[in-house]
Amino acid sequence: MPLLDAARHVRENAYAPYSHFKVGAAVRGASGEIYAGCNVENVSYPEGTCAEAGAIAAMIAAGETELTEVLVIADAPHPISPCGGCRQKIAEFARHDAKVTMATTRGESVTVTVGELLPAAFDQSHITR
Ligand SMILES: O=c1ccn([C@H]2C[C@H](O)[C@@H](CO)O2)c(=O)[nH]1
Ligand SMILES: [Zn+2]
Repeated sequence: MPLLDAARHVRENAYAPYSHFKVGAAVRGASGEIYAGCNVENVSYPEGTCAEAGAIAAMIAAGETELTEVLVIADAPHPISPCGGCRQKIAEFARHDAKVTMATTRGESVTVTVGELLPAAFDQSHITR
């Protein structure tokens, strides 16, 4: 499973000296290419960034603007769920039916859609006059 492998692998590079909670994320661009990111914390705590944000930034930097799948993984008692800000970031680049898999390093996973994660999202239709 390439998405899972990419997320597991990048998670090892997570910089999480404050929370000690390492997260890895991988997104599949519409081209099929996979982009990975990890959380990057900061001594100024609010400046830390989530793994999902890193993966999306890598996709955009590579010139892709649509993602078809997301996977996020952490060592947690049950699958972690992207934070509210990351849900909005994912929704910017995904269809409502794109799949988001939340996994643990212990082998548990849950898959939902972007629409289920962020129902009634604020989107571009709201700013179109
Ligand atoms: O979906 C998530 C949830 C949390 N974190 C990070 C933020 C912070 O560095 C650490 C603890 O919240 O985990 C992510 O990267 N992705
Ligand atoms: Zn987040």
